[in-house]
Amino acid sequence: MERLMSGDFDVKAKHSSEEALQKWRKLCGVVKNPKRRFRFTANLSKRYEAAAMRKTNQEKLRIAVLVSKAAFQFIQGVSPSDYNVPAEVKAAGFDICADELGSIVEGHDVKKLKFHGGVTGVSEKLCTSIVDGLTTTDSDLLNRRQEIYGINKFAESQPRSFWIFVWEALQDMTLMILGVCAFVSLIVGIATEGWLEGAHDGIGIVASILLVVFVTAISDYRQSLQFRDLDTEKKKIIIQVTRNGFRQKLSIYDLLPGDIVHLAIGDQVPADGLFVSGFSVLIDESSLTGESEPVMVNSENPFMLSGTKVQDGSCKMMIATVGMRTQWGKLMATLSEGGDDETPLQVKLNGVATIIGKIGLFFAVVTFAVLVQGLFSHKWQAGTYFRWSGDDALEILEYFAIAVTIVVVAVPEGLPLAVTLSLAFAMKKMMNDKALVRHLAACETMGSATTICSDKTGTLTTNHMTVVKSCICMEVKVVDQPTKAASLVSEMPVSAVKLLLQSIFNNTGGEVVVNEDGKREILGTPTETALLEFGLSLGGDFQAERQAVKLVKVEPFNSTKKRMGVVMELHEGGLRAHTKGASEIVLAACDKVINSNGDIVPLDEESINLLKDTIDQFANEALRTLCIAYMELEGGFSPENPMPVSGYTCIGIVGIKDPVRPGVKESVAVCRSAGITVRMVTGDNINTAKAIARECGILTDDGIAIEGPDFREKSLEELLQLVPKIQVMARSSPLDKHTLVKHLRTTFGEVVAVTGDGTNDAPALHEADIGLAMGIAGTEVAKESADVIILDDNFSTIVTVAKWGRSVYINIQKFVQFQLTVNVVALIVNFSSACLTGSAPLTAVQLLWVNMIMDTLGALALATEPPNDELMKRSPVGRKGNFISSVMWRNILGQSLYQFMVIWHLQAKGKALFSLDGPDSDLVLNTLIFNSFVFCQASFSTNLKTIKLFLK
Ligand SMILES: Nc1ncnc2c1ncn2[C@@H]1O[C@H](COP(=O)(O)OP(=O)(O)OP(=O)(O)O)[C@@H](O)[C@H]1O
Ligand SMILES: [Ca+2]
Repeated sequence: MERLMSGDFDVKAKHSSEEALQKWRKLCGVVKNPKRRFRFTANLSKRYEAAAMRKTNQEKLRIAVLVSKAAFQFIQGVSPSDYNVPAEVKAAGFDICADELGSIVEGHDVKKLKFHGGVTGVSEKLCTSIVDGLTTTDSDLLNRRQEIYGINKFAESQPRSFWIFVWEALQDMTLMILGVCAFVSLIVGIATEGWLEGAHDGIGIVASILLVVFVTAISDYRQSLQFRDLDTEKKKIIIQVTRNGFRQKLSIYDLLPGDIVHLAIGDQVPADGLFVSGFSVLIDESSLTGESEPVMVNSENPFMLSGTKVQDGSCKMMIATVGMRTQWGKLMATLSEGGDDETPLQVKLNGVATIIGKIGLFFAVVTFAVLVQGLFSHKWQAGTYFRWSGDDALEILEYFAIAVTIVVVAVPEGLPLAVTLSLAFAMKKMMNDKALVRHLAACETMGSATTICSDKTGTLTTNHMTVVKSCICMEVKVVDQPTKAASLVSEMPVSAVKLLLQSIFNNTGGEVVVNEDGKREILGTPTETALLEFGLSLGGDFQAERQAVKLVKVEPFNSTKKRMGVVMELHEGGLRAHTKGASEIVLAACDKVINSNGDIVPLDEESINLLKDTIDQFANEALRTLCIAYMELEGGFSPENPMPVSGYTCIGIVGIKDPVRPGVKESVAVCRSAGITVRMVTGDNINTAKAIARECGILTDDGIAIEGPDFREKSLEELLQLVPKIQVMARSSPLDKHTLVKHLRTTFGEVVAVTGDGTNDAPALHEADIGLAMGIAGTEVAKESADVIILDDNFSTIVTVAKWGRSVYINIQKFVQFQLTVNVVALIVNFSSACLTGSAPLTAVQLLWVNMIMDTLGALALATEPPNDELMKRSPVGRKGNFISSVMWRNILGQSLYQFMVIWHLQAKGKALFSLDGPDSDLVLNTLIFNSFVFCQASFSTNLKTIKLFLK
């Protein structure tokens, strides 16, 4: 069975090819009600449409770039374009219309841009300022802006009404056949036995059809609403903008043309716009065009398209066109039908349903033949072979109905539905537990996870960083309070303080701003804010430091380089470079150091050792260390060149504290008892990582901690030995993480969950069986590669996800047992008694009832059981575990046998047992049998709720 279940379908939990999905659907297409089965799955034709759109986008863009390049050559002679501002735009107070803006950005039209006075010119025509952003005090202007240019939302398909779901539920082959049966039975019944007396059966069937239809429709409808909610939740993105001169956070839906947006590595460009200022911006346009080569964006090529991603660098952008006017908007509208790929369990259970359906069909035909044959032989004996009455016709109709109902009951239509139901239920509950599921399949995969590769920063730690120790000018100081920081300044040489503050405030990706309430606010990553805070407590002034110099180049931080740097032009003349980053790396680039007298001395053996010891000492106290250095650029510097990589003078080292989150230790222990190995993969220093890992209980005495560069050097044989024991990997590059995950998955057959926040975690998240991205610290790129978003960035939430995953898996297993048992019993009882006695104890209406109870209510009851703590006390299923375990087979067969015996006994001996006789005895007995059948199922299903599915 297990083999049959997996079938030839190549549908995986993640990244199934479109062909595989298509092929699978074709295979299942011949089964009952394909339409209903694929209700909540992805609309493949829309996907093809979107892929085609990407292709045309790519072509369009290529041509636009070529044309604008050609135009660029003749730019001197800009012919005055014949652009006329439409009257209504003019009346609203603007000087450029949305179509013109669209043609500039989408067409990469340098000529037109030049004609409108460049980015500054366009900003004036849009009544905005590239420094202060939009002014929102004038609400009238804001409204007009919306009217003229639209809002940044995409057209969504209309929510489907309840009646559509009713209509869909009605399109069930078997229900339709039964409907016809009911109709005929009503007509024949009323014709032969008169109204009411003869209408019994017909009305009964109609009522149960209606009930089935409504229960299904209600449950489908509620599910569709829930998927919709989750969909909107998925799309909620907050971005930083400058409005009224203040930097603030805003939902991308509220963006308007003219807004100044701040973008950093990992962000998604929220609308079409023009580059204002920034450094080393690389844009990945693949989501829009399918083109994988990143594009450099700068003042020469200032066009930024909605939906593309910032791969490197940071910049300010002015929004030009929004929402449905952008290509991205059109693409999104195509894909807005949503839907998810089939999950492996759905595929498996669809396979089961198909097989059993065929068996059921066979039995149904045989049963019908046997029953009809019985009638014939009966008539033969009675000698009424050639006389046919309405009653006989009714009889045959009844047989036919029984045959149809056997098919209805035999096809475990509820199985794939139960999976969807159970997953959707878990999804909703997980949302309450702060985990947003992006792909349904993740819920079920998470249940079998055997390894979690966790980030350190932000996941295991709180991500609230403060500088607590420093070693400036070779002197170690504790600076965990502002007063201590202030005294540090008085003890330090003046020149060193000056350099330090200049470095902290200029060589940063963060910013100190005053918000609209007049309060000081520090923006940036936690590491940056910690440093800025430190700078402020030393008495520094952000704005003053910023104005004192002019930045000529910024190389923003990324996890591969693990450092950042700036080159600045000093007011007094001369160029200076500042760098900061992972201490070992930056220290290795230094050959001088500032000593305690403020003199610059060569970095000799002794001072190197002293600094290295300091780094180790800080790291062993679980502090994140950062080295700060600078260098005078006497030979000049051209912004096109990369920053120098050596010859720096070390200013000092800071130790940043990032405490472990409360509850992490307990969660790690839970994982351990659940057979899930937790490994830490971090970009931080190995000693810091080890110290934190020990604190969380991840690193044990027999575990290994390794640095990324070492890991990379290992041969394949060494890795085979090493990988299972690795508990901490420090100073890892994004590729190391990817390699580790790949080995764990392929070589060791583990089911791996990976957490990540950065852009560079994307490959590992993609490779993992379940990618978990951080909701708060995570970048858009990481979130998009993930299957689940951990909204509170907390490791404990990951454990909750695992728990829910297990509960989904077990609930579905229980439901499968239940349904298979009911199917087997219903099938055998009807078939055997039809063969042996020539009549069926369970009538069509009764079978329909049972079917409804099984399919809908049974699924609701069993598939929505919440998890308990017991779940986390046994080992995970892993990759190899059979879905239908041997214990389950035992349960199914045992139960079927028992139920069959009970019913058979009633059938054979029932009349004697309950001393039934008289004209109604058959009817009473059948009712008895039916009720026993139902009670058997009911008690079995309650049993299942507590039953153990695994042998210890
Ligand atoms: N803004 C920054 N500027 C300069 N250096 C930084 C900055 N942020 C972090 N670093 C340095 O880079 C190192 C690694 O950072 P990276 O982003 O790779 O790891 P992380 O994501 O912070 O850690 P984890 O992988 O555990 O989440 C840090 O240990 C720190 O020394
Ligand atoms: Ca990270």
